[in-house]
Amino acid sequence: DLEASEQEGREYIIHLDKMAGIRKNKASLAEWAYTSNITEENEVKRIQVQLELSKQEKQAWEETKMYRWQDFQDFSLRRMFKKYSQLGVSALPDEKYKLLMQCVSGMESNYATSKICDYKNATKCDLALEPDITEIFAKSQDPEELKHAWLEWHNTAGSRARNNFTQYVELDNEAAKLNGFKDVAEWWQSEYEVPDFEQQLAKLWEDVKPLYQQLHAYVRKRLRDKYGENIVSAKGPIPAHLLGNMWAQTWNNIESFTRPYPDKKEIDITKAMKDQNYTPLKMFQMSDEFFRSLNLTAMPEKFWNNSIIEKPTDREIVCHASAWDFYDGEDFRIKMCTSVNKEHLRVVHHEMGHIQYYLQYRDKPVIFRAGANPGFHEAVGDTIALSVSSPKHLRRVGLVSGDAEDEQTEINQLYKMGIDKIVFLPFAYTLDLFRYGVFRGTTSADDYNCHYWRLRDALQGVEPPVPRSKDDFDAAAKYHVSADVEYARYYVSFIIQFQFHRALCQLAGEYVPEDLTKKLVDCDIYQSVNAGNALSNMLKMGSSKPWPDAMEALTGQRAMRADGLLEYFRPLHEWLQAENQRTGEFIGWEPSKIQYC
Ligand SMILES: C=C(C[SeH])C(=O)N1CCC[C@H]1C(=O)O
Ligand SMILES: [Zn+2]
Repeated sequence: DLEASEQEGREYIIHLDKMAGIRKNKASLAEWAYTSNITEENEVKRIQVQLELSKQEKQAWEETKMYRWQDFQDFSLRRMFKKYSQLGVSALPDEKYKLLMQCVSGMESNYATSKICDYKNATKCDLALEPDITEIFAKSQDPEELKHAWLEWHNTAGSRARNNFTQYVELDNEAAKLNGFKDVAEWWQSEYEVPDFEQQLAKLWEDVKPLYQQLHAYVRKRLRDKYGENIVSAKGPIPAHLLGNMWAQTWNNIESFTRPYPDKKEIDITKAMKDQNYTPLKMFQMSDEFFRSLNLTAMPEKFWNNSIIEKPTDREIVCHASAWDFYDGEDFRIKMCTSVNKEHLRVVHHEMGHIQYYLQYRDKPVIFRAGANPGFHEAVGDTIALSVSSPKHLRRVGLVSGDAEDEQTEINQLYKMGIDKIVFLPFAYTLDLFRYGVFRGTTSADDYNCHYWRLRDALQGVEPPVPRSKDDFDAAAKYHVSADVEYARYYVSFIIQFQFHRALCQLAGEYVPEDLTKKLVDCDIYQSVNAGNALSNMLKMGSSKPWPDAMEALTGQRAMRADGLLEYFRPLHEWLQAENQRTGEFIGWEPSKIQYC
């Protein structure tokens, strides 16, 4: 009868979950071995292990299908069966599975090992993305040098991934269909468990776009003042290589010469970190201390022993920062080629947020050891970093000295946060709008580059520094495209982290609406056990409940909404509108005149 079979089902799934944990541990170890030492041998081993494990998954899946779990009474048991009923890429026949793994591995190692030649010394061709090219974008204000680095990187890391990418799209779409989806776009969106996910993304963009357009107009004016109107036009998109970042996804490196009140004391965190002999280890210890101050969990011994936090000199590794769960409840690691600067201080907190989430849900069944949705996992560390980057906290830890805030300093502070958080949204939105079109087949391989730039022109208001052709493939010059990592998670994160931050600040007594002595921009939840406990309760849920339940547990809201972000940046929005009015700057942009289709 139903009772017996539900009890049988429970015993079965508990055993299956234990086996799955062992499989995921093996897969993570093989993946780690390869990405922390990129060699042919380790690539072969990794694919061999993945293939072996996919066979075991397929076998287990055949048995799982036999249970009539849809009729079970227990919500969690039904949810576990539902998740285990989705096989994933292992649904592909062995040969195609292996081919897909080789395509992604090929793109990822091309990205990780790509080097370019120096602008001034054409015989020096060993510049890597981290730290060399990243440093050029952070420091150089020579448009020609920036154009050179941009072009060399896009031609090396992007174009060379094109064949692998085309085959990956075909094979991944086949896997999607074997899992009952129309294509990978539908598969990726199913992770968010809402029927109108794409419409929600569009609505959020409509809410934030006016603020972005004001910020875009202001920055374009400041860049035109600096570089002249032959390089930065009055009404067109902004050339992508002038924004301090290879992908123009964060503009924090141009803050020093574009901030609203330049005569206000410069808060140069990077300089302060260097002056105080910060090391990568100290950055991680600082972050660990912040989480502990909230009564959250300390990093375990294995974390400090097994993590790689500096770029090795004796081998090639995947430098793109990542946080790892080895699904055994004690082995958690970060791999990151850490530089001592303000941007990496934020990335360290971002990665430590992933580890804290792993620690908080480590007693859950393996299948529930994931974010409430992928955006939640990306938002934890950034939410903590919103407190860390407040002037109040930076003074607390001695990275900023002295004076209290005044109106102009506050605008400078909001501007610094805005060129990191607001400008990221159209970048993230376009990256997956582009890939949705690719997976749906509405963008053919011939049109890849044209559609990529048409979206970036229309939504982000940036253009390539030089003409592009259909033989280029600029999208793959971004890690996540070469590494098959979905990106809407970051778009979601940059929205919901302000909902989390606002709720935590209220719980910490740091933010009281309408109380000018308790402003959101000054909030620092450091040492607030009250806030930490609420965060911990949400994180412990993992993916055991639909994400609106997790969102409600922490914020009282059941939807992702832009109101947290818009409230945080309201004073900046008002300032930008007045400033753009004063200078008469054109708001928005006309289509690019650069030939990219
Ligand atoms: C730091 C990570 C690893 Se999950 C990352 O990829 N991030 C963090 C924010 C945006 C995105 C990026 O670098 O493109
Ligand atoms: Zn992340």
